[in-house]
This record gives sequence, C-alpha cells and structure tokens, in this order.
Amino acid sequence: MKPGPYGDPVLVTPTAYARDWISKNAIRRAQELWQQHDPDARILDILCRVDYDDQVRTGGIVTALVPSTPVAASEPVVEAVVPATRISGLQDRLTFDTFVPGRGNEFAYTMSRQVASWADGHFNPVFFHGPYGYGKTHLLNAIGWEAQAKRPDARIVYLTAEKFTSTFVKALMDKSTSAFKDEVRGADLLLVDDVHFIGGKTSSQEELFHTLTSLIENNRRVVFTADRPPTQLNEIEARLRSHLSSGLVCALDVADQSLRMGIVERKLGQLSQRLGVAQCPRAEVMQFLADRVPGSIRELEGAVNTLVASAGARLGSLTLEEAMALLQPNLKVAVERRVTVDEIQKLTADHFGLKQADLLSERRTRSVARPRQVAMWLCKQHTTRSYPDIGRRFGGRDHTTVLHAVKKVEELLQADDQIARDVEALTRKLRSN
Ligand SMILES: Nc1ncnc2c1ncn2[C@@H]1O[C@H](COP(=O)(O)OP(=O)(O)OP(=O)(O)O)[C@@H](O)[C@H]1O
Repeated sequence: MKPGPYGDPVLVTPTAYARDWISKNAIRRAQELWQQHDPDARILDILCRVDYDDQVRTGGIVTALVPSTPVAASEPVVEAVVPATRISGLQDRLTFDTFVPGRGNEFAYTMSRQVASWADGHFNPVFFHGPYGYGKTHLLNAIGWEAQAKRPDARIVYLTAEKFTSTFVKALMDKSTSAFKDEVRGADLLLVDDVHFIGGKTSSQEELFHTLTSLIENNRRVVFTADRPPTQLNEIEARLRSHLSSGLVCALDVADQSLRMGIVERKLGQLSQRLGVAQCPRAEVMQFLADRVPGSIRELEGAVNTLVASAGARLGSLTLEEAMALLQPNLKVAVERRVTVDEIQKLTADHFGLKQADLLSERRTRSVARPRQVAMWLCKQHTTRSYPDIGRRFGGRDHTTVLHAVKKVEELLQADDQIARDVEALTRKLRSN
C-alpha cells in the first residue's frame, strides 16, 4: 500500500494486469477492509507500478501514508514500505504469476523462486541456459520483481550483457568507471541477461569477472542467463567461464506438449480477460495452437495474440478451419500441407546420404544418430505427432529419446552452422514438396 496524491491511499500492483484483475474482483472488499482502519473514509485508489512511478516522478505523490487514526497494535497493519526505485529494465508482465511451470522449466522455476526469496543460497552464481524463447528472460524478470517485493530496501540491478558492455565502454570513454563499478558492485542482487553477448569483448569480460568475484566475496547474489551452458561459451575467456560455472548451472528445456497447452490456456485466459472477451476458444482450437504452431513459446505467444486480436468477440465460436485461416501466417509449413513422419524420414535420409531404414535402425554412430535426431526434430516441428508416437515410428524408441533429440537439435541450431544449414535446407524441401 502506498500514499497517493493528496494523501489518498493507493494500492500499487506489480502489473497492469494485476490492477485490472483486482479492480474487477477484489477492490470492493479491499475498500471495506481499508475503511475499517480509516474513519476518514478516504477512497482507496489502485494503480499499477508504472503509473504509480509516473505520478511519483511528476510530483503527484508527495505525502507519506499515515492512517488518520492510529491502528491498534492487535489489528492487522497494511505495510507502507515504498521501494526506493523501480528496477530499471524489468518488464511488468514478466512475473512468476504469468510464468507457467512445467516439464522443461520446473527446476529452473524452483531455483528462481528460491533466489527471489533471498533464501540462504549455497549456489552463487546461478546460471540459467536454454534455447531462445523458452523463458529465461521471463524468469530473470520474475526474480527481480519478487526479490524486490520481499526486500524493498535491497539494491537489485538488472542488465542485459549488451547493456553491461555498452555502459562500461561509455564509462571508460567518459573516465567514469568508478561510478559504474559502484553501481554494479553495490548490488545485493545482480541479474545479467544473455551473458553470451559478452563473448569476444575483452575489457567487458575483465570487468564482469571482477564484478562477479567482488559480489560473491561480499555474499551478494548473482544470476545469469545465456543460450548455452558456461562450458560452451567459447568466446568467453576460460577464467570467467569457470567462475560462471562455479555455482548452480541449470538448464531450461524446450516445452513439451502439456506445457505448451498450459501456456496457451494461461495466455488466452489473460488476454480474453484483458480485452473483455468472455469466451475461450474451443478445445480443438487450443489443441491446434499447442500442437501445430512451430517454434518456441515466443512464436506460440505470437499465434495466441494473433488469434485473439483477429477473432475479437468471435473467439469462442471459431471453428478449427476459421482459426487455421486466421493463423496462416504464423503456421508456415504446418497449415499449408500435411507433412508425414514417413516423408520426413525419407527426405532426411536422402539429404544425409542414408537409407530410411538407417534412421529406424539401432545404429548409433554419429553419422546416423545425428540425422535421426534432426528427423525427430523435424517431426516435432511439422507434424502433430506426440513424443511417444514419434519414438514408435523411429524403430520403437522411447519418448525420452525423442525429447533428448529435440533438445539436442535446438542446441545445435544455435551452436553449429552446418546443422542449421541442413535443417534449413530440409525445411525448404518439405515446403516445396
Ligand atoms: N513457461 C512460460 N510461461 C509463460 N510464458 C512464457 C514461458 N516461457 C516463455 N514464455 C514467454 O515466451 C516469450 C519468450 O520468453 P523469454 O523472452 O523469456 O525467452 P528467452 O529464453 O529469454 O529467449 P531469448 O534468449 O531469445 O531472449 C516471453 O514473452 C515469455 O513471457
């Protein structure tokens, strides 16, 4: 609870979405409770953090919140601590409330909550890595918001590695590096996003190394994200790499079917509430989104947004065909033509100079295993088959083998140019067939 203009009490929510939800569902009860403690019957206002900060900045909020009648010690007291500043760079919507945990991110989610609770940390730094678009930035933001809510007095600094580098280089040019060092090394919790971007930047790496060791020596928390584990950050010098690995290294995986479905449901629920659309789409439309939109959660989110924005009030009554037509641009291959596992196997085997039977065989040499993994990944992207189903069609393999293959190819797509070219060529062939 915070002071508002003219001393009106203001309930400040971390996000605009939370503001809207509370306005709709809980503000009346909150008013009643507030007024039990405030005989002046001042109106309880509600603002999201961004609007609140704007009002503070423009001088709209100046007075401290003091109930006009002291609250008896035995009565519940509304906390009126105002964080010193908003953490720069955090996005409002990326909180734990909007994050859907599930297979692939469960451990990262649990560890994030632990860091955010300021629990005694045995692990420092914590390093999250995983493919693009699967929630690393989201978790880092969520840690920032929750850690600040738990300890409003703490200094929390959030930076992308790019920002770290550009600010540091500017400080070098302005001869103001000590201010930069004070700022970053004075943090109680430092959150560095996309640390792989610091690769090849020698002076910034040196600075990050000293920042990290200084923070850890002083018992401050540090969290990193990257697209690869520290051991694979080849453009980062060995000493820094080793320190990045010295706490907890935690992978985020690609989302499985049920997590994708959970995310579709959550996003649709949030969007339809925000836009005042009463109904959710039919089950088959939601299933279609989860199964057939290719790519990461980012693309899935884009497809959900497209569907809600283009269907508007018709969302709940859309048939599958209508939804597919609206989603056409998001679906690329998936909607244009039905691709089969058999077709993918033949094309992939041919591309790598193998026989289809090799992909189904027990052979484990790299020259067969890698094309098999690529073919499994293509099946996941371009067909609606589940992991177990794909496994069965690859010589009766277990679903965990397929899951591993999909994850491996996602990693290789970032790190191995040749695989990226192979996958691109195969995707083109699938489209033109
Ligand atoms: N489990 C999840 N629950 C809800 N939303 C998610 C989840 N995972 C990802 N998202 C959403 O997907 C989008 C992409 O996630 P995010 O930006 O965190 O990915 P990233 O792993 O940091 O990727 P990049 O390395 O490209 O920045 C965001 O809008 C995020 O909110």
